[in-house]
Amino acid sequence: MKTALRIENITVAYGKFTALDQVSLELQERTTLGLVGESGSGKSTLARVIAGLIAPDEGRIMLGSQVLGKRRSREQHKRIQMVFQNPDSSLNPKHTIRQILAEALLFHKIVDRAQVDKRCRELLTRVHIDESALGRYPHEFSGGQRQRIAIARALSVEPSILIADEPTSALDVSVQRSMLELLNTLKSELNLTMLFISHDLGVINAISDIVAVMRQGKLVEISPKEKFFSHPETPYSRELLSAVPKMPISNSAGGIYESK
Ligand SMILES: Nc1ncnc2c1ncn2[C@@H]1O[C@H](COP(=O)(O)OP(=O)(O)OP(=O)(O)O)[C@@H](O)[C@H]1O
Repeated sequence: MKTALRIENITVAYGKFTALDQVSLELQERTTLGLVGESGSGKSTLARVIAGLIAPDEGRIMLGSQVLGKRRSREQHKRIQMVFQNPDSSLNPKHTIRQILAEALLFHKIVDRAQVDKRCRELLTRVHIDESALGRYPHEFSGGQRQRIAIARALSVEPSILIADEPTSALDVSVQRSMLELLNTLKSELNLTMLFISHDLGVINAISDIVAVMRQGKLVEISPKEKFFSHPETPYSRELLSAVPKMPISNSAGGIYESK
């Protein structure tokens, strides 16, 4: 397996507070890494550093064989896209869905102007939104539909890495489930590498291949999902797991077994 992204000794401080403390991590191509940890442990900060929204104080990030500098090229920005808990943060309320998708497609020169409409329709189909949505505005859709549109926008520029920061937390359980199914399908169809952040271990179980645990700005465990749920390495991971009811763990073959 090839390494899609490597982060080395990343440190981020907000004033005197160290939010990330020498964090190192590798994302392998076409795998989903689930990032868990209590509120304030630094998960979103890590996601934002990887997406290039915050510059680290120390450490470096490698995308394949390229080191990502403080100022990323358009191409480097394009390759790492992010979806947020609140889809509205990436959907301009004054723009139609067509405008939202077209802007990204044209800015990153993904298609010619003549092909924009066709590509917009394809993107909506991918996320199971009817193409009649193109002429409508974000507020005309439900939260789950808006999140699908935000995912379409992120995917429009053909990233190799998708970072999802609590993308299902604001959704009803049934909508949450279909969103996870969609992300899993997109991951295999588009060969995506994903970093998926959630405080919900059921969600992490449904989506991840690897689980990484953060605590107080440090990574304290990185394990294959089955190992994390059956034989967690650290007392802190055991504590996180003991806080949730026993859950069936889906394995890569589609079978399930119980967490200990
Ligand atoms: N812009 C900021 N200025 C100052 N402190 C910040 C800023 N952003 C985050 N923090 C602090 O850094 C720490 C890590 O925050 P972060 O949002 O990365 O954690 P998290 O694990 O994603 O938490 P949550 O699950 O609640 O979203 C927290 O203590 C937070 O209060």
